[in-house]
Amino acid sequence: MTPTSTSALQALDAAALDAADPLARFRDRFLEPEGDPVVAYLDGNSLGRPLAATAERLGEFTRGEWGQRLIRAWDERWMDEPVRLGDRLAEVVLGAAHGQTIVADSTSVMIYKLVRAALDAQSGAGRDEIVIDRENFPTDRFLVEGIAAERGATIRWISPDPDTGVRPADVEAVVGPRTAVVLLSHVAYRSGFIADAPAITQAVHRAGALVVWDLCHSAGSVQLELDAWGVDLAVGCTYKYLNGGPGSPAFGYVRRGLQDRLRQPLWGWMGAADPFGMTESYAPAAGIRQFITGTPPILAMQPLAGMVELIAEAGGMEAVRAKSVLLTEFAAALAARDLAAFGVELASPRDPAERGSHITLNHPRFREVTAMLWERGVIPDFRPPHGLRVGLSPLSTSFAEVEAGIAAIRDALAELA
Ligand SMILES: Cc1ncc(COP(=O)(O)O)c(C=O)c1O
Ligand SMILES: Nc1c(O)cccc1C(=O)C[C@H](N)C(=O)O
Repeated sequence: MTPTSTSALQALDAAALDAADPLARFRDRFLEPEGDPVVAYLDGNSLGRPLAATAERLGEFTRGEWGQRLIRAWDERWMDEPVRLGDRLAEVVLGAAHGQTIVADSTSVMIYKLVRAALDAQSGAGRDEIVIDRENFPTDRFLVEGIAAERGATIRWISPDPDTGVRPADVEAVVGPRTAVVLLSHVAYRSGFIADAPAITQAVHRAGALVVWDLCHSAGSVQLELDAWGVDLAVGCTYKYLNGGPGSPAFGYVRRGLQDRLRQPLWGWMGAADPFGMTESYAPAAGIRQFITGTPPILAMQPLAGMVELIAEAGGMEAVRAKSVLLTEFAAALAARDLAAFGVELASPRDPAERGSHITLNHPRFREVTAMLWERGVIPDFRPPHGLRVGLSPLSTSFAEVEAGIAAIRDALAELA
């Protein structure tokens, strides 16, 4: 934090924070809604805003690679795209070397593939337990329930403090000789808590198990060092802080040393050794490609490809994270000043080092408040029972927007009081 930003933060001065923000110029790269004005977009942690270049890029792709090259583009470029884009994402965002990341499927499908692959690889060693926490995102919990039912595995539940999240000691308390795999979110979708991924990964490894990290709320918001942390497997979505667009494909990371040991359960032709050999039965491709199943969504990868380059241009994840910390600090400080009198409580860690790029505020009337705010062009989201999430996307959110958003929450609460 520069001295100017520190004093602007202390003074809660949005204009000064924006003026001192080295990333402010990137806001113009995002499409501004026309007609129906958006006063404050505070939901980039659910769906990131589109880059203006995305509209151009999709048009060019349609007219060029797709329109001109037609089916030939598969041989010329598209077959390699899931790995090529995965490698670039790994470089700029994930802290991972090449050859370990693909872009494919939805997050849910990728979680299924990786968790089941990890469980199956461990079952010969008498390991039949999957560890997950009760605060994890529903799709993660549901998938684990399904996999456990399908494979006859047992679920060991962690019950963390909902306002923070899973700590290394929580994991150490449940892992043991029967643990096959542990599935956790790195940044918790509700509280925004950042789990200590290096320490937890080590704890899981000491127990002889594998870890799968869900990076949906981390990718593009916090610094990641998957290789250095010794992570086994990871998945994440690309439509939040990576601005890939609604339903853009997920990414999956499989540590190189595990790639030959694991066999994912959805055997499709695009993950086979010889897709166009039309072979009689399945033999997996070498390396990370075997984790692909069907035809990769090339069109839907285009916005993500542009956003990864924008992050690189902005100075990488260190610069993005520095702004994210300032944004959440500012939002939390404004909430303490302006909303506490209405009984609003922070349901996220107070320490920015333990927090991703959103904060959750609790109040019994936040369901109604969120509906009022959406009408007024202020867009956070609501997560039951009474959490209002303020998601701050470092490259597209200004401090003035945060200020306008918190003021609108205050006004709505005052009207309801
Ligand atoms: C932690 C987490 N995992 C998974 C998902 C979503 O998975 P999918 O893209 O398959 O809907 C989300 C958000 O929707 C999420 O926050
Ligand atoms: N994936 C979403 C969707 O398809 C519709 C609405 C919201 C979402 C989300 O991303 C929710 C988000 N993962 C969450 O943390 O709640």
